[in-house]
Amino acid sequence: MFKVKIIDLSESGHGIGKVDGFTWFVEGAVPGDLVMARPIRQKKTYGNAVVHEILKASDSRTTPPCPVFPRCGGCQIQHIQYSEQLKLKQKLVKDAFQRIGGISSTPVLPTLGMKDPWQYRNKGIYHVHPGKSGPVIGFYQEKSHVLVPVLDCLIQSASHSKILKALMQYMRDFDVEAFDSHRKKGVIREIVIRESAASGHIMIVLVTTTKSLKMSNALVKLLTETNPNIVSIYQNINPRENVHVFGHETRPLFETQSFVEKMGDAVFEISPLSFFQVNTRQADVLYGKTVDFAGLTGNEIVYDLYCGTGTLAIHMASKAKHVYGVELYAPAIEDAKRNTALNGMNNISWLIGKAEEEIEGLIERTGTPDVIVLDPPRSGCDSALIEMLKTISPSKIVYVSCKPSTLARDVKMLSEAGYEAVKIQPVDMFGHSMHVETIVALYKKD
Ligand SMILES: C[S@@+](CC[C@H](N)C(=O)[O-])C[C@H]1O[C@@H](n2cnc3c(N)ncnc32)[C@H](O)[C@@H]1O
Repeated sequence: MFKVKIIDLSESGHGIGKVDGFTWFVEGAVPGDLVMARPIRQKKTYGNAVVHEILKASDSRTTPPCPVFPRCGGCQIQHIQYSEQLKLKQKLVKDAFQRIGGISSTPVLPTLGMKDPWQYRNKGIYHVHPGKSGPVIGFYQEKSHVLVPVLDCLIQSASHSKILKALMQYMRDFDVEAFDSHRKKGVIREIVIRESAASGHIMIVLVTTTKSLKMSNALVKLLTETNPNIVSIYQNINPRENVHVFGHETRPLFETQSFVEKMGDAVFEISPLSFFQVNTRQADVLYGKTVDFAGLTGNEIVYDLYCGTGTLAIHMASKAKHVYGVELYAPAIEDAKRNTALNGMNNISWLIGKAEEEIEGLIERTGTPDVIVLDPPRSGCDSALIEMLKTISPSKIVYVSCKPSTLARDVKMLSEAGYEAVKIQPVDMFGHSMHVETIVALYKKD
């Protein structure tokens, strides 16, 4: 056991302290705490420990309201006041830019936080396991398949709890078993609930191992009586042993109208397996800032590389001459096309393929674009794309990223090629977790 003053927070939400120059990552500790820590592992250059006793609590500590925090893997920093979480995320981005990007001259702006950091998610994915006295529903502990029972998650809509209880009742009443991955038996694996922030409409997807689902009419009746805002219920069949939630086959059990979400002036029809940003209000903030950093006036040719289902491209199209969206995953482009039509847009073109492979042909057709927007996965941009960007040399690049370290790495390469990071804006889309989105405006130096 040792005494340590916590001076920082790690990317995974653990407190960082130093003892005789040796770095300790202390689980459960908050910057500003003085704690007695119990070591659990020691490597050459750092050690891991857990809080044994808080000797003096940091001013930024708060009592986490969720009874399953931190056992459930969803939130890592509920024990830190929200205003302080935003400052810590700003610091995380600043540190990555200094350490990895070698950039300290551009200030990192204060994180744009949520008005209310509770019940902000529009989608919940709950796992269903068999228990001693019936099904158990909840979330997995971090990096494990250990289920923590949760029916009242505080970052999900309050409507979920009754829906989950109704599902448990159906499973008990009709003896429908939860899938047991050890015995490879049982039917129900997951339940996915989406709720539109705009209309309050709810879509449910039940993931099952088999096509047959006992008494599905009774399930529909029970669920729709429980919540009249439910507009659709689907069954997705996933018989495989893999990490993906969804299988290839989806069929409607109940469908009254399309599930539609609104963001700014745009509407988006979301199909059962579609990707859509899980925090609608903050996505609007994120996209609004991206458009702002792109400095659109209505005359620009814009590329949206890694465009997903095209929500950002659709946002930008009303303020640009033409937007070209490039995305690897073909079904996402199907959604993008449907939503382009739904919003009456005729100045967006969609391309299926790898950004690093499609960009050359695209330039031949359009000439050099005015703005290139990048929103890659956590791994960042492919190095081939960065090399292409150096040659194409558009006057503005706006980079949206969910991982500060890969963002800083890529921005460093672009800075070396004559770009200046003029604005760095963190946005909080996932309160109480360590995730942070960042938008960087990179302008070509004269
Ligand atoms: C962070 S998401 C972008 C989401 C989108 N901008 C939005 O806000 O909804 C990254 C997207 O990049 C796609 N992707 C991954 N590698 C790609 C590549 N090499 N070229 C094009 N798209 C890629 C993924 O399928 C995913 O849809």
